[in-house]
Amino acid sequence: MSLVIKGASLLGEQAGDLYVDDSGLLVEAAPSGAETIDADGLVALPGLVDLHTHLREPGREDAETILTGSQAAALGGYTAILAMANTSPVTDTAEAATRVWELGREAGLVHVQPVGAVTRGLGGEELAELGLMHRSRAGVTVFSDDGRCVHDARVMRRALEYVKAFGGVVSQHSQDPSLAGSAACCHEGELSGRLGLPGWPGIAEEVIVARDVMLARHTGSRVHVAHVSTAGSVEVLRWAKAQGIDVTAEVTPHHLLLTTDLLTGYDPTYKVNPPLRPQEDVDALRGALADGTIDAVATDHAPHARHDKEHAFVDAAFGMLGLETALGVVRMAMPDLSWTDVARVMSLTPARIAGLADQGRPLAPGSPAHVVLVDPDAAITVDRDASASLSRNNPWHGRHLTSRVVHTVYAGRVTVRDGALA
Ligand SMILES: NC(=O)N[C@@H](CC(=O)O)C(=O)O
Ligand SMILES: [Zn+2]
Ligand SMILES: [Zn+2]
Repeated sequence: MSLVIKGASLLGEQAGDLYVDDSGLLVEAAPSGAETIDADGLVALPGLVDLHTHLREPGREDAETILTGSQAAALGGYTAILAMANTSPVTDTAEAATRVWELGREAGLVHVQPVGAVTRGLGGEELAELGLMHRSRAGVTVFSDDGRCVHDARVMRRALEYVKAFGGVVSQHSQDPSLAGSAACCHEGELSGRLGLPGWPGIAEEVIVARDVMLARHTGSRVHVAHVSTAGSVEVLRWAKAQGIDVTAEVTPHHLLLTTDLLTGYDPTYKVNPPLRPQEDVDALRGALADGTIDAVATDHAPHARHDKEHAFVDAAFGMLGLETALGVVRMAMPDLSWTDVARVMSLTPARIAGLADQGRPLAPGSPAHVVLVDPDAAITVDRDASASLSRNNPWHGRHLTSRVVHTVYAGRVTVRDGALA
């Protein structure tokens, strides 16, 4: 099926047509017999790439499957997502990684790239089958124990040395467990004291970020900092990048917009790891994303079933949905970002970090046709029940956003048409 995408404004600049041939590539001239998509007034961006998605398959298919997560991703304008390894069983073998990759292909809505665990069973002690996962059909290049921190410095050092051999990267969930243990459930500060909730101080993140950039320097390997949440981590990253250390970092949409004050109602929808922080941190994160200290936006889409989330705040699961709202939230948090910047932080750079050569490519002849078409001005009221996700832990429910995803094209196939799954 070939396509003519008519009159879209490319990266918010001049309007033009995009032509897609039946092999799924962008081409110079209109193919004959093509379907026409009227994109007048819409902004065309390269398909979005999410470095950090939790699908719950295998193990918790009641919360999300690879198919429903792929649907949510397509509706959010994504054409590739990295599926975190903290499933049950954990993605810590070549077989497990290949299975996720295959199920993603079967769903066929976005590229699903498995993230491999750093340690066996996320246990933090023995390295997982890093090399075998890399050499499998899934071609894993990003490794993470996300949900848990690789807290043992010796294990982290060995993981960095190991992945260096094939150009892999370790994505770290930075949380020193001796400073923020399993009871810690919200930002440690004046408010956590008042609410009587055990706090998770920013320093628990910052000491790991600082340690890991030094380990990256020492090993000459590459580290990626997942969901950066504090001004102190930004300072460390800025320093490390100035030294030429091979470090990249991501921030979530929710850490760019929501603050810890939301916790006064004890609503577990706002319970997330790392926790929502005060406004000073949010301001530092926005500045860092704008100036390139933080490289990418990643959703940390973390679906949870009702019976895991609807509990007293201290007992509820950590995490919130993000795939379907990410673009609108980023636009709201950072209205001064140009569309070129949005494409950089949500598509080009994440694709480069993950080593996905086919994704995050310029909208030019020869590139695979991964395209999202956005109505920049359309107003949306988020409804948690109008979601492809199987879960409902949506912190944006009832909020007004703009930048509606109208159409998504994955490898030349329309996956979303007029805001609905095609
Ligand atoms: N972000 C979260 O609050 N939860 C994530 C784990 C994680 O990203 O640390 C999850 O798997 O639910
Ligand atoms: Zn995490
Ligand atoms: Zn996560």
